[in-house]
Amino acid sequence: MAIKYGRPIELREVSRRDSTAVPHALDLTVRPRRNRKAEWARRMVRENVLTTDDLIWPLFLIDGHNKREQVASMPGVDRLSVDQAVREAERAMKLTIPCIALFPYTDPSLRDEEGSEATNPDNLVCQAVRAIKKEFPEIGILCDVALDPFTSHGHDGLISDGKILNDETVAVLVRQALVQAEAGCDIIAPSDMMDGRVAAIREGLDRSGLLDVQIMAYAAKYASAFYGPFRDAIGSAKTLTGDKRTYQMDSANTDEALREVELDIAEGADMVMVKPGMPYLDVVRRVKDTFAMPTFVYQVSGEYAMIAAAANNGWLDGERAMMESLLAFKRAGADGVLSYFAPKAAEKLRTQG
Ligand SMILES: NCC(=O)CCC(=O)O
Ligand SMILES: [Mg+2]
Repeated sequence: MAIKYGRPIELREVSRRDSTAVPHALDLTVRPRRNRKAEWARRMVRENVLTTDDLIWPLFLIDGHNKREQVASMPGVDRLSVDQAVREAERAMKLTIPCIALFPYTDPSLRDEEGSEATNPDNLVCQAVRAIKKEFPEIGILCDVALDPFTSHGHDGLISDGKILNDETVAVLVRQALVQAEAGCDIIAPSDMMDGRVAAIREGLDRSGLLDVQIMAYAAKYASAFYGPFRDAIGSAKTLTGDKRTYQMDSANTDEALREVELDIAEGADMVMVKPGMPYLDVVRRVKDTFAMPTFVYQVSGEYAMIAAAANNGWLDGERAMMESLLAFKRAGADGVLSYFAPKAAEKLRTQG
């Protein structure tokens, strides 16, 4: 008997009825709707679940005290002074979100060509790491490694004659990773897409005795239009000159994503990431199937903004769209999601119980 999708094909041909108790009933042996007839039945056959363990919550930092500043293009997301970030870390803990990620808005006066503020051991990110770890050592903290929040030109690396320099940038990224790790960061997440940075950072961490600091590599990061609101949030939107296509990936490619991921694993990445999320679910699936590594996905600012804006206009049920978009990542094979929806989704998951 030929089997396809779990049923003998021949069974479909068999006519079982000459008469039926139900008028107009179709002669169907198989009725997939039976398994969807009630919530309890749907729960029994559900293949994928989202839990609060799947969430990483990115927070934006700003200088000052007791300050919260709305990010215009990300309704519901604020830039936070360090004391407020500590409060949100507490909220994350209470919501059982395992990890938060920190991104600084850097005042234009502190930005320069080289992104020097990135390696300042007392920069906003390091201050926040220390403050959060002091009060809540149990929460995981992820720090991004790249120069874009700190450079006057908004690029992730050093620039010369309009070219983003690879090897020179990597040397600076190692120093950036070290100041963050020394401040107490648990996961270093290079998002710069320079070649060879994972190996160099791993070596730098190990040499400093920071053997347990993990690396989550933004391994397949695409040059994407969906980062627009994030650049607003960190203050790079106005300053960015040109685009990032000489270092971030071409959105047409997926084989290349596998090569990038393979390299980062070989260089010592503990976890890998695909970014953005929803437009690249196929890449998430391929990466997970190919490498069976802890695989994360970043639901980026533009994905958040699309759902939030449509919901605010009454065009979408925002909560349902949020949960559906997050579950899609699990279905595609992701082990976790960086999402600005994290606290909202966690609240919903906890009330659902
Ligand atoms: N390196 C972190 C990002 O670039 C985030 C992008 C986004 O949320 O749009
Ligand atoms: Mg790479």
